[in-house]
Amino acid sequence: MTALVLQLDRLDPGIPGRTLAPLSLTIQAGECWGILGPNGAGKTTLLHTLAGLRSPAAGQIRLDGQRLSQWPRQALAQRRAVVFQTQQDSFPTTVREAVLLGRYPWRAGWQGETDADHHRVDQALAALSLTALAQRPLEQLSGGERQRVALAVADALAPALWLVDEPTNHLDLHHQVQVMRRLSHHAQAGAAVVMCLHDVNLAARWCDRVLLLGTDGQHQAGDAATLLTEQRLSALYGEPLSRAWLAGAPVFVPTAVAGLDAAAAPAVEPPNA
Ligand SMILES: Nc1ncnc2c1ncn2[C@@H]1O[C@H](COP(=O)(O)OP(=O)(O)OP(=O)(O)O)[C@@H](O)[C@H]1O
Repeated sequence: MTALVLQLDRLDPGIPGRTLAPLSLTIQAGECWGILGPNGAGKTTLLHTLAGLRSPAAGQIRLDGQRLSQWPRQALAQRRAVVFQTQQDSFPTTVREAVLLGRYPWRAGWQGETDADHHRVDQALAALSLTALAQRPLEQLSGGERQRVALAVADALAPALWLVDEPTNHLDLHHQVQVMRRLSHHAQAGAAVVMCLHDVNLAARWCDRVLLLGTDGQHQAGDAATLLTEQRLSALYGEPLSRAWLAGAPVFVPTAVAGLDAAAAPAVEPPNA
């Protein structure tokens, strides 16, 4: 697999109701990007534009030097995976059959599945703790299980570029860590991972690059350790945040939740006081 480069050149994805300041950046193999911003900032719109699912309002996107719109469909389907924020089941199938569909872009003509396809599916199921659920009908799964299946479909594809909208949607804490570890593993193995995240602490722990998107159309992109500060994130979300350090990593908590804005917080007795 050749190293991937996704170039955004003065891009305006066309977020309804606003114009994004021209966005130019390069996403490279091995990088793990988090797109952060308030509800409605345009994270999903941008992600779908980077996937080639919609045309930008202005600017260009190049994948490995070629305009995204000029990529042959099958080659693009092999190179990048998109995991949507919500999952829709279009026909009844089992977990295993659904994950096997992730291999579909690699098949030539009417060729059936190969041993290599089944091996990748087994790996993807195991990586997302789905082996025991492999024969279960998709429609019987919980929200978190269904989310893990969507990630396993992409995992089975083995894409060079991951575009993931809220990977930890519906997931409990254990599975949030499992999924972030898996995505980070893929980045370390040479894929480029781009994900929309609401949890700034997951971004701080697992992403080496971030794109901060404001509702005013402004943005900042770059090194996560540099950009993830109390001041920037408080301004981005319009909510004062406080930063603590745990084992050398920053942890952000709304100041109100941390109880540090005593003047603004209502007087509430702690339980069992
Ligand atoms: N089909 C649509 N028609 C009109 N407006 C839309 C459509 N889809 C999205 N929007 C609007 O575009 C803006 C950006 O939406 P988008 O889903 O990209 O934001 P987001 O940052 O991903 O939000 P969230 O954090 O809530 O998922 C929002 O104001 C939204 O209301």
